[in-house]
Amino acid sequence: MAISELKLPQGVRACTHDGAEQLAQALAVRVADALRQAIATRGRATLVVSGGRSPVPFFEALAQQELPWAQVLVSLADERWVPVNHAGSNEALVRRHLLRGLAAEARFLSLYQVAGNLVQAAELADAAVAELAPIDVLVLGMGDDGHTASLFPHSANLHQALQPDCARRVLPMLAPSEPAQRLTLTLPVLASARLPLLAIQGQAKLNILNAALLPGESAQLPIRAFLNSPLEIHWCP
Ligand SMILES: O=C(O)[C@H](O)[C@@H](O)[C@H](O)[C@H](O)COP(=O)(O)O
Repeated sequence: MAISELKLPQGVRACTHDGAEQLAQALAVRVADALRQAIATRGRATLVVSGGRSPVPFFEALAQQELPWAQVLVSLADERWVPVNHAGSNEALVRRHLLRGLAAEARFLSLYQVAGNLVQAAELADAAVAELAPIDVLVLGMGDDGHTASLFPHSANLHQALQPDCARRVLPMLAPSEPAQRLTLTLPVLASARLPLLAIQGQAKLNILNAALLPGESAQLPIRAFLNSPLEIHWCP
């Protein structure tokens, strides 16, 4: 299946790239242009990225883009509740691969909070990200189970997190894989993005996206919540 075969709702646009490196480069150029435009218009820009494994080449390509990085605030769509020196930390990934070179001047807003438990950490993170929305550029990823950010199918707080009027900016979430304790931005914050992007690779993720577009099958696929509004999907085989 090719992404052009999907029945995408109005407002959802798909871009196909030859491979992971081409996707990373094109996405970096797209994001950098949008950040420059935001800075030209409002004097500052907010970029929210995802963690996981696939964004590394994109982070490294973006770090080389020339723009007034000191005017950029960078944060995460979700975080694993582990300290920054833990191998699973998304913040560590961003610091290592994005906040370097030209991009080292950007300001980073942590989701991770030291607290007695995950629920308290989410409350602290909720207050910490008060200045985040509206987001200028959001780069989401998607797992093979249809999760995006740390919005996992069947997780206890999913319904609340996906309410368009959810009063919380950050909620605690339990993932089916380690590190299981997560902090995620909720739908209203993510949906505030002026430029929402979804970067995915491979046939399996395309199949999930296809399932998320089919009525009935889609109910338990959190990515579905992002397919009703403007979205630009970047995909490579
Ligand atoms: O912390 C995380 O794991 C993420 O933010 C998560 O939502 C990620 O985007 C997907 O799991 C896809 O990850 P990959 O793109 O590496 O497959």
